[in-house]
Amino acid sequence: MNFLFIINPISGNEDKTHLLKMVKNKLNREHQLSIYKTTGKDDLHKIKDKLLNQKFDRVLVAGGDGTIKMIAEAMGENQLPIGIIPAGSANGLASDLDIPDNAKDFVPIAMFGETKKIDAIQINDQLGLHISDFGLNAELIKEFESSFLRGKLGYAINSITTLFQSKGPYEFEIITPTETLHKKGIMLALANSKKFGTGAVINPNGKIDDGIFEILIFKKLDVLEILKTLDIDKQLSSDFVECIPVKKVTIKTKIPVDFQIDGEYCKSLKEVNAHILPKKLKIAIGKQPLT
Ligand SMILES: Nc1ncnc2c1ncn2[C@@H]1O[C@H](COP(=O)(O)OP(=O)(O)OP(=O)(O)O)[C@@H](O)[C@H]1O
Repeated sequence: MNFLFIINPISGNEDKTHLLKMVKNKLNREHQLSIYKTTGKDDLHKIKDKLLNQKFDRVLVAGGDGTIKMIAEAMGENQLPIGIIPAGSANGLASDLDIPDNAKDFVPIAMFGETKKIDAIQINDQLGLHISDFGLNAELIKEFESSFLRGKLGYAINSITTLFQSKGPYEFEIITPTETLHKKGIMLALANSKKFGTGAVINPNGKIDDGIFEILIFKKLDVLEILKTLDIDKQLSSDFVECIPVKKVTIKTKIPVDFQIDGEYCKSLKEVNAHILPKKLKIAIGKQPLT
């Protein structure tokens, strides 16, 4: 097998040397390994070129959701199996796919595990694999990206200041193939799956391979309801969040509102066009085959 190993050196504020060593230890004479360390500058095009010029069987990714999203975009129509080596601040996608959090377990799955096909969402000219949103959470990510603090602690500290500075609620026009709705909320999410990497289950009905995604409109900041997201069995109040399952939608706002995709701040936007790409990606999640 010929592996391309993409390593994001800064994600999750974590040194990845031990992960590289673990991957190398699992190689035999029939395997080859190419390593690409991201720089944060033009990685998308450099990885695209690498994939065009060399034949790989699997791409391993040590990083967070932003790095996985970028690799899925680099692969375009020719999607190779992706082995996730969770090494981001929140690892939302890995947590949603129940990828173990112990390197001894996730490294062999990433390298040799069976793959499962998952949906992606085409969002304007980008791919969204996990959760994208307008409003409060995007404001938080904007603060986080400009802050020197990374990791889970960084998210926590930045959350507190952002909560007090948020410019919401916002007015959203939601245009689906069957109706046009007008809703007000502090945040509007496009969710391909159930939960954030923090463990907060915001979309209990979300399935990453069901050919649909959910629009979630969060109407107000409600601490009790936010605490309920930490327990998958607790039903969220419809006064707190409204859910609309769709395959396609256009969201418009009157003023530009901060928007993020999979933890990557985009910019403030007034319009987003999104549609589902069923079974777009192949992710290694299964047990390591006994070969
Ligand atoms: N060498 C580098 N120096 C600075 N920034 C980098 C470098 N390599 C990648 N990046 C940036 O890292 C971001 C992607 O980080 P990623 O989402 O993988 O990790 P994270 O934010 O720590 O984790 P998570 O998304 O799980 O919260 C991109 O914005 C990318 O531009």
